[in-house]
Amino acid sequence: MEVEELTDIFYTSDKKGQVCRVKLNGQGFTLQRETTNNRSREQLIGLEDIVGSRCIVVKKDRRGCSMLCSSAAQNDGNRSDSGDDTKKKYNAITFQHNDASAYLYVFAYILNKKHLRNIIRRERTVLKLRFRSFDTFGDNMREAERWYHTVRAFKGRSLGCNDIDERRILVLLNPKSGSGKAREIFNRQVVPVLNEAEQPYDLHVTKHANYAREFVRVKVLDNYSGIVAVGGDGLFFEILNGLLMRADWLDARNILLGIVPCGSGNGLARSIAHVCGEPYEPKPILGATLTMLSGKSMAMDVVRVQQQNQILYSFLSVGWGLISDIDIESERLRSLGYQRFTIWTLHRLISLRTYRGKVSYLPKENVYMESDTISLAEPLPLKHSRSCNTCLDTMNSGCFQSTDCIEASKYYDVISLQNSISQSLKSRCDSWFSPASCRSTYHSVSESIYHSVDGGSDAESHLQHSNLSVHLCGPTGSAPTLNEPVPASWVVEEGEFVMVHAAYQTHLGSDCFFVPQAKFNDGIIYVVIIRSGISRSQLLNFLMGMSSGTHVPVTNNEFVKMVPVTALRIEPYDNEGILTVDGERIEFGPLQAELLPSMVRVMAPK
Ligand SMILES: Nc1ncnc2c1ncn2[C@@H]1O[C@H](COP(=O)(O)OP(=O)(O)OP(=O)(O)O)[C@@H](O)[C@H]1O
Repeated sequence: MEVEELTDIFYTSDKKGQVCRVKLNGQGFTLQRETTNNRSREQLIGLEDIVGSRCIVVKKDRRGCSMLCSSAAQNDGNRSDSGDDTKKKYNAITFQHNDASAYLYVFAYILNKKHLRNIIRRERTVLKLRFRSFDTFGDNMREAERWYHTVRAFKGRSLGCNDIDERRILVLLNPKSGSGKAREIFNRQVVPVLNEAEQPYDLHVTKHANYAREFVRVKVLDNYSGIVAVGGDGLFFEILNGLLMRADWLDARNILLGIVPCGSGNGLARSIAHVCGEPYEPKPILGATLTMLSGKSMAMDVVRVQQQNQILYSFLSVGWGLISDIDIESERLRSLGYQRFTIWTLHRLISLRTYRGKVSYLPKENVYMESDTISLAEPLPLKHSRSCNTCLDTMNSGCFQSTDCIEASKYYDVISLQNSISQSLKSRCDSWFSPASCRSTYHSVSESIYHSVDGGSDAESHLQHSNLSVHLCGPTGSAPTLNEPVPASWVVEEGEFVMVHAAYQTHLGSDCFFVPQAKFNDGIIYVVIIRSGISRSQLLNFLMGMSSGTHVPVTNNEFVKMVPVTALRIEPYDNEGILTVDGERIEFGPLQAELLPSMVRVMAPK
């Protein structure tokens, strides 16, 4: 059914009391203001920048101070309500006032360019519409609700459905990520925006390493539109592995995955923003939260990593040598945040190590290194894998279902807008667009659910005692197994290496622009090989160039090269060293990595 465009006349709150024609359609809100010389000025608040809207009523508290309360418009089917009925609906929030006006607040995050420093970022903007054409509050509120529902309908249409997806988002938060502020960041910066968008979510705080992986592996996911990691790449890695190790991974892989970057590296969040042309700094959390709400997604390649005793699924990188050493050994400086990498890089440059071994790879045919000539990969026909170890098969794989499964109850949010409200009242409430609103902040109370599983519960002990290295299910590729020799089509290099680092995203960390040409589903693993013999000054240049993406020479040379491949095998000759997958240390020994094109979907900005 067509959604009807709405238009109405409003008066601005400034002294001039200008007339403003407001139009709401599939484009968003068009604000047409008449200027003094009989010309009109038009401004568009684009639908894609709007996260949500709210019908608001003014109430007087017991001390007689004016306040605004909000209530999500409930049911458009009640349009024949009398004014009294409507008042009853708002009695639930101790409604008592003499003003018959109703308000619609529209929350948008608009791209803004700071001219001085040329920084582009999104700014919060609240469009406030006061409805007072009717004598009764009920009628005015019904009109505000009509606009509210129309905003939702247009937003739904823009995503190809009738209304906004009301399914919940499953949020997993690692309180130990980065410098340990994930919980605070989520409450202060993410929750207010989720509330504006009326996005329901269930929050689960991880209790220990591997918690998220097992949680996602067994959780009933039917009621969720997406899973979001509030943490670092390590937490996302756990979620990805939990998802692809599910018995129903073939369906589960379609759930959207997202990340709110609270870790110390944050390569994935930075790569998503980069590839989609969204600003990242200075507000990475806001950008990631808006990405959670956009309803957009893109396919992402996954790399299947095979070792003697385990299969892992990777989205970022596989590394051996210098960068992995820096990543893992600098853990002891974790409290310094991103600075830990810089300090340890200098340390490792001074005490440079080399590693002996063999690197084999299957070159990707016909790939030019120019980003815009890369064609996207065809997805592989998918096969199930099932491991021989059935230890986890005997567990009650639905252990979270009984203790922890959340009903998709109707979300009804109560939000206190006191700060922004007092600002709005200062500028009179019939403002339609106030620059001051860009600065308003508020705390909100959400009915979204916070969970942490009680210690000692079945689910908890199950998580702690399960053998998490066991691989049950998941996609396989077409490369030979690690025990078989590599085929003749593979290139084999043997010798002494400073580093072998394979990556498939643009950024390994927020400040590490490792593969400028990478795309999320280009079907390519980019392997950077640095051979022993490179001078320290060349290596310093390489490491310093990583922040701008200029570290790899345009043409491969004797010591440094980047090769696009679809599969890779690393066989160290020594018994000791550091191997990482997505920045997490794994068991040291031979490994094989194979690209699985477009295996999962990640949330993308608008
Ligand atoms: N509650 C927890 N206590 C301790 N460790 C945890 C907990 N939850 C998750 N972990 C582990 O912490 C490790 C690091 O987490 P995460 O990736 O979120 O942060 P980070 O390492 O600071 O960020 P990045 O990976 O971007 O550098 C992961 O390997 C994860 O398994």
